[in-house]
Amino acid sequence: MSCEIGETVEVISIEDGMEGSYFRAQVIDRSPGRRTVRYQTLLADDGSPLEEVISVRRLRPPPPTVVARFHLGDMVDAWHNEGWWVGRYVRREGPKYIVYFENEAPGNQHVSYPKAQLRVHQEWKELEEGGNWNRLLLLQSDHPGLLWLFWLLVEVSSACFLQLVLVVEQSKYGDGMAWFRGCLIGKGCFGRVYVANLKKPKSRYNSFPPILAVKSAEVSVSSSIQKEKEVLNNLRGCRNVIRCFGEEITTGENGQMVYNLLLQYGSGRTLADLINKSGRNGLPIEERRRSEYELHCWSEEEDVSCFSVEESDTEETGSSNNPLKL
Ligand SMILES: Nc1ncnc2c1ncn2[C@@H]1O[C@H](COP(=O)(O)OP(=O)(O)OP(=O)(O)O)[C@@H](O)[C@H]1O
Repeated sequence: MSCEIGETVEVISIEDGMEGSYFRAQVIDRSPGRRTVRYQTLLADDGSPLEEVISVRRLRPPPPTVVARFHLGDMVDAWHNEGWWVGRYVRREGPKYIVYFENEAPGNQHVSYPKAQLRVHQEWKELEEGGNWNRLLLLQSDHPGLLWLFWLLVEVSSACFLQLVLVVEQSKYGDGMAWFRGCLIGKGCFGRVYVANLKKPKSRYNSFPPILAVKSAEVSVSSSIQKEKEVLNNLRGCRNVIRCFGEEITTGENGQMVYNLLLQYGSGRTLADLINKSGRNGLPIEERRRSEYELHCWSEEEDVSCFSVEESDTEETGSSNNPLKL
């Protein structure tokens, strides 16, 4: 793009902790290969709009507005701290959309946004003559025998040219007998967690819910999640604890054996998320009572000493349909 004086642009940040986010600005001066920009939302220390001289390679035009429904797994831009941050839509909680940020860029891995704060993620491809916007769409199909998930790279601007791109992240660990591996929703110390959808969600022989969370690791390093399965099996029937639907070995793209733990998909958040979100006053009292009861119940049944939970004199509160992942 030419980036003439007066043009509105988006600047990609390279600052620590803000990498990959976009901030809107206006070009106010130019020199070969560089532009001086004035940000629309970022302020300097004295409160005036921040100005910066940057390489033209960090600039792109503002993306065109695209009206579309978001699907689980779609890449989205979320409006956060005065800029646009790239993440993946992984869950819906009522009117809120939960976006997963792989590198915790906005300070947390999972953040919820109203739809108005999200836009379709598009990538700018610089060409000799101008450039093109590429849009990533997630395609889903129930047709067995076909690879279920593809990314469609749609060139939005010019002649609607389509190109299929395989999602490496999803295919890496392979699909199960009855389920397709969907997008990555989190990474822990012992494995990666994916959304999984049933191949035949309407079959009456299904023993799984239509959507699962699958925690996976190569068999050689899966002892911890195998242990987790034992613990979850012992807690079977315990309310508010994520259910385990068993285990399965899949074959990864390089022929590696992958251990998968099939879990109830937690539409709630983790206890850590809940505590972080509660701010300085901590958990609301009802949540605190419920959590104390859950942890207490866990420690009594399993003698899990790593949870140092005080005996709670609170009464058991009503059961929840949104299990917390502890
Ligand atoms: N059953 C589930 N349903 C929905 N999301 C889940 C589920 N299990 C895990 N996740 C998501 O995946 C992330 C990683 O989970 P995982 O259990 O691997 O690690 P962790 O509990 O965050 O940390 P650690 O590795 O220390 O146990 C979680 O933070 C959560 O956001």
